[in-house]
Amino acid sequence: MAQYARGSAVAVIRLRNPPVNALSRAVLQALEDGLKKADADPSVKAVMICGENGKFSAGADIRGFSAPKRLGGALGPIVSLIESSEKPVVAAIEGVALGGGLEVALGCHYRVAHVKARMGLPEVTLGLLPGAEGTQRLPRLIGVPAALDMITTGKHIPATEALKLGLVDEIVEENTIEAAIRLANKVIGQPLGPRRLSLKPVPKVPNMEAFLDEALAKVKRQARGCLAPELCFQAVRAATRSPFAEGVRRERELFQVLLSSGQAQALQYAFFAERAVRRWATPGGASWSSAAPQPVRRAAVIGLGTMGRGIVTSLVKANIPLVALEQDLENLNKGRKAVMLLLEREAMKMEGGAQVLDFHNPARLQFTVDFDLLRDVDLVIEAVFENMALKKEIFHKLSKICKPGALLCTNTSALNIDEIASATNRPQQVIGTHFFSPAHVMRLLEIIYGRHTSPTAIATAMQLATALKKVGVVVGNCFGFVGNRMMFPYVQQAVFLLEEGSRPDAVDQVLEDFGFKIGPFRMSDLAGLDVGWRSRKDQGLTGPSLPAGTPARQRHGQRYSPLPDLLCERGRFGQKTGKGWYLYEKAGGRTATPDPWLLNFLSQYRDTHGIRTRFIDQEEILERCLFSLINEGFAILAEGIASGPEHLDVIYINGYGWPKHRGGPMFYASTVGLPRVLAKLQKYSEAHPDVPGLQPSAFLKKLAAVGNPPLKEWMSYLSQQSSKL
Ligand SMILES: CCCCCCCCCCCCC[C@H](O)CC(=O)SCCNC(=O)CCNC(=O)[C@H](O)C(C)(C)COP(=O)(O)OP(=O)(O)OC[C@H]1O[C@@H](n2cnc3c(N)ncnc32)[C@H](O)[C@@H]1OP(=O)(O)O
Repeated sequence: MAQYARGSAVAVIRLRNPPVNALSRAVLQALEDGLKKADADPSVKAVMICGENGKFSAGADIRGFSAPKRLGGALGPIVSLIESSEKPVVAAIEGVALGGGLEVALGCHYRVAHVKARMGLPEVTLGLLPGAEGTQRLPRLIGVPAALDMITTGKHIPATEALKLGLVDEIVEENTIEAAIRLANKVIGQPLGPRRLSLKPVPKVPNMEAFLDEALAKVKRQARGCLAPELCFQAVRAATRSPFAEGVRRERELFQVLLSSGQAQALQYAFFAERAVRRWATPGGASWSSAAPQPVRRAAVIGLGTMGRGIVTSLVKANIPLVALEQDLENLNKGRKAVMLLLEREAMKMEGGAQVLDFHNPARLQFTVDFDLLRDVDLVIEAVFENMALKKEIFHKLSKICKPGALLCTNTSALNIDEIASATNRPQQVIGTHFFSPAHVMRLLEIIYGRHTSPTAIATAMQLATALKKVGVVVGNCFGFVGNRMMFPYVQQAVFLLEEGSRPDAVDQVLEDFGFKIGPFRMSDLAGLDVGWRSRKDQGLTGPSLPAGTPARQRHGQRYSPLPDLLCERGRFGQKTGKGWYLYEKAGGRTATPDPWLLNFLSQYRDTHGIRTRFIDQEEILERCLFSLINEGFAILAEGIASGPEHLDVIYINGYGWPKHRGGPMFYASTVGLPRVLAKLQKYSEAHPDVPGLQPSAFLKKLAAVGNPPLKEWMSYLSQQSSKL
């Protein structure tokens, strides 16, 4: 709703729809009623629009876009109504003015913002464009380059930047409402024509067409198959070519195209999924609603390899004082240097620079080789080498040294949390915090509870994720947890496809065309092939512990490809050694080119093993890789390792480069249709009966059999029918 009140000469309209004053039908109706009331009241000389609870508005009610009676075109005409008012209208922007909220403010004749307010048109991140005339007003106010940047990226800008761009007329540190009323009183009687953005020309840019061509090329490059950025661009370009009314018509057409695209649905699903996973629960009954986190006043990180350095950087950025520990001085100095470099780079990117991060202060960041300094920390994150014996040794030491309440986290990417916890005297305080590389950049934090992990420990790890500005996703304990467990069959299929006749670049291209940031082979080269090799050796799948006489392409009766092991045996670890699945310009190089040596090697390998090379089309590549990953997802859900498909999707979008406009693997499966996913898996598993990853999971079969229910209902079938699975 919106509340109308009349003070002296200034009427106040307050948008009210907690928690973020989203513009629902009711709010829009009340806003329109308020404007008409003010217009009709001769004692009202000006109007001020603000939002309840220190927030202007987060824009259109996103849930309304999928409601049976859509929000429709109601907002644009209301913005026009504001602008055409004969009485000056001032927006008082506190908190956020986003999307439709900012479009309302653009309809106002003046804008006053609190210094801490943020503004933006983030519709593009929801697969949409600003559909209430924002693509036409913003370029007229701040110019085409700045408007294009804001609209095609969806970024939020602080009030200080908004002032520089001319987006707001004034920023205040104290009471925004009072300042806006003061301004409203001051401008009563002044001509409004120059304040109506729809009447202004779009400021000229020298060589506009060349500028637009370049901007379009950049937008396309960054979109990776997502439609919205390009349509946002087209709407802004319309502002440069057509009068206001025509531009608005074009904006509406383009909005309609996006609204009915599957991509908008996927992105809006992803928005709510990210928020849904904050409300974590475990099968044992622990949940976000009852568990309270412990404060983390001081933390420690053990191990300053690639992961440890990123984690330290992340903690410093979150302003958490910490101790960084290495096993010896040589590694400590190497680690310290690398961390300092990362922090300096991060400081450059931040407003306020190094002073804000304060990483030169030993009270906030201390480097040591002395375990004793971990005595009084509240939380430790172990980030050493992926080796169970080493991790157990460290956790045993920690449980002796750390104070009783300290939370002990392990940054393992696959190992058993319970086994690590068994080395301590406090398994209830042991938890997995799986960061993704680079840890100071990637948003995902996979949080793994073990059999004994306490609800307080889970709540504390979730609170840590928020403090680090990451998305925490709580999952159960199994080999590879959720993300890597689903990744194994995907990568396995990619390698099998090579055995059968494909090439690394062909497989990568198909998955990159689908929208992945990088395909599986480029990804393996980046991560380092030696990581998986070590793990396979530990599992006895390859290396000296492999029993003599084991068939080269079989393990435990299942198909196995020794190709990655063979590459490692030849020192091909990926980017770090300059060669892996691809060739690089040098060790540590980043430009992957297909390697004739590898193609020859593959062909010899096929000859050795009597494999008939066949042409594999794009459809088979895509389906075998994606459907095997999705199939594992269904198995994970059936085992209760994750409490819903949203968890898997949030993990894949934020940790594995899954294209967000496809909503995550489980959402994607729901759009393909579960019966189709099932039929394809059945077809491929018949062709490859020795590959368990292709055998459809019982849960997928169940859901397909009950008529392909919507994703929201999947878990209810599990609880009703689990005994029959
Ligand atoms: C019939 C067809 C006709 C076609 C004709 C064409 C013309 C159509 C004209 C249409 C008009 C278009 C108008 C406009 O251009 C479109 C929009 O405005 S889209 C919305 C744009 N806004 C956003 O993207 C902002 C989204 N929100 C955020 O970024 C953040 O929530 C926040 C505001 C920065 C706050 O962050 P936090 O403090 O961290 O809080 P949360 O994120 O947890 O949010 C709290 C709570 O609020 C819910 N929520 C947030 N924003 C919205 C919203 N816009 N609508 C609905 N709900 C919202 C959020 O989900 C949380 O709730 P929970 O999920 O936890 O229950």
